[in-house]
Formats: sequence, structure tokens, C-alpha cells
Amino acid sequence: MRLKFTKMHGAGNDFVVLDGVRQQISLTTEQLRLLADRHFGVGCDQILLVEKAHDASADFRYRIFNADGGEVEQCGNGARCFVRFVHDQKLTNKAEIVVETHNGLIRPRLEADGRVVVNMGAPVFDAARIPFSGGTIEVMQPLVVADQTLMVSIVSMGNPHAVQVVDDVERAAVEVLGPLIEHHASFPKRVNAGFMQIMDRQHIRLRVYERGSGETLSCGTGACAAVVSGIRRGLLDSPVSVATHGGNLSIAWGGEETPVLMTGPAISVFSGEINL
Ligand SMILES: N[C@H](CCC[C@H](N)C(=O)O)C(=O)O
Repeated sequence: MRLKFTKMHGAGNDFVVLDGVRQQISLTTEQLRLLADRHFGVGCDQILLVEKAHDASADFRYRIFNADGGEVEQCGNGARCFVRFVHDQKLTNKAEIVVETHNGLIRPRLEADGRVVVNMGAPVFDAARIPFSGGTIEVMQPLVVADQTLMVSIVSMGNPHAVQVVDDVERAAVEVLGPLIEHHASFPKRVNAGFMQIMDRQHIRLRVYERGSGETLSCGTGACAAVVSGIRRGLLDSPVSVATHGGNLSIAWGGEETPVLMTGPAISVFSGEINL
């Protein structure tokens, strides 16, 4: 199969974006893994598949696959690249679009200056919907990992996150603790592991070991989860600037059931074709 794709990134979190509106696309797990492979394929953290919406109230449907080929519920940086893609491909001329995801509707909006604002919906703290099997969700709670007891804040942005506060993100044991948290038995669908350093009440530095992809240069839903966790812990005031290895994101949240608003870049790098 010859497949057209566009390579994009949102603050260094990179994607292979596929137009499933004008071409019929159905890929096996092996083909998805090959696409994401940085040696034998194109290489990316996630694959984004753009399709016609099933939901009449939505403009498009958006499917997300991690580098391991697993389909997931949500991707924040991907949502920004999504709206850039459908504009560049002239699939729409609406500045704000309604996108049907595995986990409900999100509303990314392309700003005149090229940045993208996404209403990511309200955070979820219901253990069954994370899913988390270790009891009810608190503002923060102990998670025993290897020989350590970590204090994590658990939240879903449509996808599951466990966020901890560290003194220095550059010295945090992301490579060691990340996979142990990702595969912790209390998370039946695994989890994204966030490591947040509080710089002041409106600035954090963040690294995320992502479920199904490993550490990425940036994680949009991870930034949302970290800011929500920091506000709930009484450590942060909205809006918060989130510095990641791939660039900066801005996250705003009014608390409780209000939606999280994420603002950041969306860059189209190149287009190509690949034989799968
Ligand atoms: N690895 C994530 C999906 C991608 C999220 C991330 N790239 C973002 O920008 O939100 C998961 O398995 O839930």
C-alpha cells in the first residue's frame, strides 16, 4: 500500500498525520508500529488519523495511535496539529472545529497568529473512568513503585495521568520510574507518568513518560494534567506556563467541572509517501 502522510509536531511531540477523509485507511498494528519506527518507518510519537465524523454535531473524527500501535483516547498536542492539518489540506475553513474523539468532543481553534487553543474538556477524577483500581482519587496519594512510595496526583484528560512533583526535572529518574509507573498494576489501561517542577505559582517545568511511546519532548494532556494537579494541590494559579523539552504550552483551568484550555504551537514539517 502506498500511503500519503504529513509529518507534524506540537512543541516537539511529533506525529504522522493521515488523511482518512479523502483516502480509505485501515492499518494493522504492525503497520502502525512500522510508521512510527524511527529507523524502518517515518518515525513519530503518535499517528493521527483524520476521518469524517460519525457524530452529527462534529466536523471530524480523530483517532490516535501510540508508537506501540495501541489506540488511545486523547492527545493534546495532536489536537493542535489536527486543526492545522485540516486547514492546510483545505478540508475546512472554520477557525474553530468540533472534533469527535474516543472520549467525547474537543474544540481546537486556529488563532490568527498561528497558535492553537484547544478546549480539552473538564478533568476527570472518578477512579473507574481513569481507570484506577487502587481506591478513590485524592488530591494526591501514595503509589508504591519498586522500593519507593511516590505521592502522585491521578487525573484523566480523556487519557490517564499520574503526576508527581520533583525538585529538579532534569535530575528526576524519568527513565527508571516512568515505565514502572506506566505499567503499575493499579492502572488496568496503563498510565502516562508526569514529573513536574514548580518554578513559581504560574510556571512549571514538565517531563512526561508517555504510555505506549516513552518519554516525549512534550505532552499536551500531560501539561493539562500537571497544571490541574498543581492547582488542586494549592501550588499553582491559572494560567500556568509549562516549559517542556520541546517548547512551551499555556494551560488555563477555572477549577472543578470547568474545561481546561491549552494553547500552543502546531507545526507542519513535511509531507511524503511511504510503501507499507
Ligand atoms: N501517550 C498518550 C497519548 C498521547 C498524548 C500526548 N502526546 C499529548 O499530547 O497529549 C496516552 O497513551 O494516553
